[in-house]
Amino acid sequence: MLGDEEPTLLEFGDLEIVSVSDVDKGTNAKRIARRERIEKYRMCKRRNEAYATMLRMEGVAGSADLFSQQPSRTICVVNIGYSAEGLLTIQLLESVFSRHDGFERAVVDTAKPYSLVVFRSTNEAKVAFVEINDRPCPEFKNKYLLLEYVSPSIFTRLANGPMFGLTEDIAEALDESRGLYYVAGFISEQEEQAILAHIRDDEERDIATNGGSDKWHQIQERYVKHYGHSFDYKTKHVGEVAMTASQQLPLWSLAFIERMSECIPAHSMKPDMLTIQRYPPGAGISFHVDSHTAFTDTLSVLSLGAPVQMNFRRPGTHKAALTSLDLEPRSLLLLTGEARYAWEHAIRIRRTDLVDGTIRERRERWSITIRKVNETFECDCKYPDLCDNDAEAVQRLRARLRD
Ligand SMILES: O=C(O)CCC(=O)C(=O)O
Ligand SMILES: [Fe+2]
Repeated sequence: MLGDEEPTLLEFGDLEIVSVSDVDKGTNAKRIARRERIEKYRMCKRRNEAYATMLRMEGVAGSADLFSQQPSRTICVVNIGYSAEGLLTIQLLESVFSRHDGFERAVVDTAKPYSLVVFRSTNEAKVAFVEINDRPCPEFKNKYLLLEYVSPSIFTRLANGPMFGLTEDIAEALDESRGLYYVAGFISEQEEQAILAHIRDDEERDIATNGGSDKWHQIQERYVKHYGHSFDYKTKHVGEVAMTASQQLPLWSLAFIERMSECIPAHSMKPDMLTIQRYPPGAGISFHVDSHTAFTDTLSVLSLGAPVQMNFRRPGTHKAALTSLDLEPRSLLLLTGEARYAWEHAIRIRRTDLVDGTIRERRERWSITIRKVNETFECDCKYPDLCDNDAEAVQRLRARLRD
């Protein structure tokens, strides 16, 4: 049989003699090579995503519409934007690029995932470009910075977007006439401390009874606990768990809920859901509208701990019509009508906020959101852009409600 044939000497000579440790090395080498391949694949994916995001945001079809093959003194950092380190981004970019002669300035847009850097001359820009492009950058946690040259005219266009220059221009005011109410100092410092102590006690008790994981959920980087009703983060709707005695609103919340309903009588409500969220520094909540069909008109947010900036935008207008509101500790925010139904709100995931021209580092913050569940799961608002009344998932929930 063929397999039984003695190998010829020549064939023996071709075989590698391997020891056991070489075998180990072999498998290790394979493992390392595999890891490297996966890492390369991930990098490639991230790179493509960074380019795709920028092209989409600028509304152009291909990179040739934005980037120039010809070196120029203006450079775009495709994958570094404001959100990662907040306003520190500008200082970090400065420290990366200012090592090179001719660096003039870095420009960061609060609403964009890329930034711009300007050099005195094209030759000086070229030196920095070659040194920095596509290499791990310690200032940005060893992320590979992706650089592209942009022509002066494209630079002017990008740098004159409504959000460049680090001013959060209030393109459209969101105020009481549009249903946003903001009450500074809604509770006193003592009340704030008492509520925080209650929250900590609740958390400790939850952890002591069953590790707390059924009550406290980590969503992005923040920690969330619901009272009254559960919330389904897949459907972005109230969960199916019915209100039970143990799920009633906490006793410590009743006094300020009462005060809340007296505060702006036109928007008083009898809430049946309370959500505590703990935001470690840098954590946030993505742009969203609280489901129209899940909750009634008025949403209230009590802020505790450190201040944070909340951003608002309307669908389709987020480049220009972004407005922000500083949520101070102990303040109450009420979103009703247009502000509740037609605008999205978010707390950007970043480590700093720009407030009155100064950089403020984020610290730990808590919020208590108070809502009333909409018993019919129906919404007949006049703001269809963000309305989920006709969403399939909501129709299914409504059908289940009727059964
Ligand atoms: O934590 C906040 O301040 C806002 C929370 C929020 O928007 C939400 O839970 O829907
Ligand atoms: Fe919300």
